[in-house]
Amino acid sequence: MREAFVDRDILTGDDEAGMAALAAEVRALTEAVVRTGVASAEAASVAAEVAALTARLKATRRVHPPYGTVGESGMERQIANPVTGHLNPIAPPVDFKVSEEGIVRAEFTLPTVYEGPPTFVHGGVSAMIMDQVLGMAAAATGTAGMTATLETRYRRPTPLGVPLTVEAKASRVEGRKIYADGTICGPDGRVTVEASAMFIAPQTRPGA
Ligand SMILES: CCCCCCCCCCCC(=O)SCCNC(=O)CCNC(=O)[C@H](O)C(C)(C)COP(=O)(O)OP(=O)(O)OC[C@H]1O[C@@H](n2cnc3c(N)ncnc32)[C@H](O)[C@@H]1OP(=O)(O)O
Repeated sequence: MREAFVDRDILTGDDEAGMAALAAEVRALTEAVVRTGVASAEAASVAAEVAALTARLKATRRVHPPYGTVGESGMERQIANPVTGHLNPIAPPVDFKVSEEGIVRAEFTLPTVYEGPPTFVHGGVSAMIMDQVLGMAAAATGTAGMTATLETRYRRPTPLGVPLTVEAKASRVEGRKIYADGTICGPDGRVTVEASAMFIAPQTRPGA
């Protein structure tokens, strides 16, 4: 387990940009798959081409997804993270900024691939984005942790295909516990999702 945290290839420059471009194309492919109206014979033909592409990528495999170079936080960036990772086709991706006051914020738009109720964002996707933003708000206190609790309150349906805003801030730190609160707002500024989470920092090991 510990191995997985440290044993990472680091991508830089053109290598990272090339992989991000690949992920962007696969993201576009995923959206095209859920919306295509092609006939089944054409779908089967495309599936065969995609299988051939998958085989090309699997020709060389890393043990774990790579990280990016050290960012503003001084930590290696998780470029394959499912929320923020530009290398991960399932990530929207959401580009968060952290203010000096520790407010983590992003504007983003979710396409159809994240649909839950018709024309609205799946609640689990909203929860995943909240987990990430709240975790980053906790980390902005100087202590990152694992999510221990995550409460989401769905106030209104969150629309797909329009600009959304997500924001979070840590409210307090009690020993190893860091508490944070946040919201997702629609384009009209009204809150669609509220969330609160508690993160627990890893226990400091003697001699670590
Ligand atoms: C820019 C860089 C960005 C970096 C920012 C990155 C952001 C990433 C955000 C995504 C984060 C995730 O999704 S993390 C993945 C989802 N989360 C997980 O898988 C966590 C799984 N759970 C665990 O690994 C563990 O249970 C922990 C680490 C949460 C806690 O284990 P532990 O460290 O052994 O805790 P332990 O000593 O027993 O307890 C310490 C205190 O916490 C309490 N406690 C322990 N667990 C819980 C709990 N689930 N809910 C409530 N309270 C709890 C105990 O009662 C105790 O209270 P007292 O007696 O002291 O009062």
